Amino acid sequence: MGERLTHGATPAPAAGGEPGAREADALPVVLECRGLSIRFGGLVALSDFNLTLRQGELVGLIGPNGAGKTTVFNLITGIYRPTAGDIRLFDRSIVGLRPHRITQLGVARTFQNIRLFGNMTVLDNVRTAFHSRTRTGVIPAILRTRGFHAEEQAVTRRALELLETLRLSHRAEELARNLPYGEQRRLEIARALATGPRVLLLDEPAAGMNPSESRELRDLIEEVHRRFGLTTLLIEHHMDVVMSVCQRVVVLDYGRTIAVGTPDQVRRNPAVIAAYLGEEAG
Ligand SMILES: Nc1ncnc2c1ncn2[C@@H]1O[C@H](COP(=O)(O)OP(=O)(O)OP(=O)(O)O)[C@@H](O)[C@H]1O
Repeated sequence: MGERLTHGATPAPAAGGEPGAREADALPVVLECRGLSIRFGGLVALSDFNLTLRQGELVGLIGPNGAGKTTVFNLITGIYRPTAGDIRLFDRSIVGLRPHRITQLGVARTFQNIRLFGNMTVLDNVRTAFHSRTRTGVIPAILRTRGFHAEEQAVTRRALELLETLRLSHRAEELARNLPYGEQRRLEIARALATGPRVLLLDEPAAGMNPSESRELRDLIEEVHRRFGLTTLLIEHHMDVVMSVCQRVVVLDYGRTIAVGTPDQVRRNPAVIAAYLGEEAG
């Protein structure tokens, strides 16, 4: 962990309450997980998980290794189907929908293990992500109609704008696989944004970054969040990133929610400290 969790005098918020959410209570609910559970054979990877994300919130999802964080993302994006519970996007259940349909409905994610088209240029990586939502079908693409060309130009223009936001314009024509690691992570975020999401799920975007890269990424996450007004759920082991950008933090341990609160509340929570100390000891 980049920054230590320290003991403090403030009483811990109870798990299940959402104290940090109060200010945002009036905003519309975008995504809701209700009583979400999943088991793999005998292992309960996630148990009775509840989360309400309101419009424009930036919420952190933290916990020791194997706590169930990526499982939450895999459930929300339709890669896994829950054993119990419901996931609602704009109050409509998305359980059982295919991942590409969930993307079309406005949920985008990045992956812990970067997934790019390494042999494509940086620009083409973003352009292909745009195509997951553009209207042009196969026939106009083959016939190269006027509408097809106009749409291609619009996609290229918007892809270049996104690259500029993610500070990757200078790499547009390079192959994705030749980018330094930190820039590949930023390209993943550009690809996620190109799908036109309402909800952005970031899975350890600062993984493997040095302190100055992770500081830069933190600023970028804040900028993207502000500029696009996206409801964002952030999994991150770099505590300095989570604690400085998130309005609210949910803490998992062994698939259970052990704390929910403001960054300050969770960093002082004895159960959270114990979970992380246990991880270090183990
Ligand atoms: N498809 C699967 N089959 C079997 N077990 C799985 C599967 N996916 C996840 N698990 C298990 O579920 C638990 C939670 O995994 P998950 O990847 O969600 O943890 P995490 O909190 O994201 O961990 P990390 O910080 O190490 O990425 C782990 O014990 C993991 O081995």
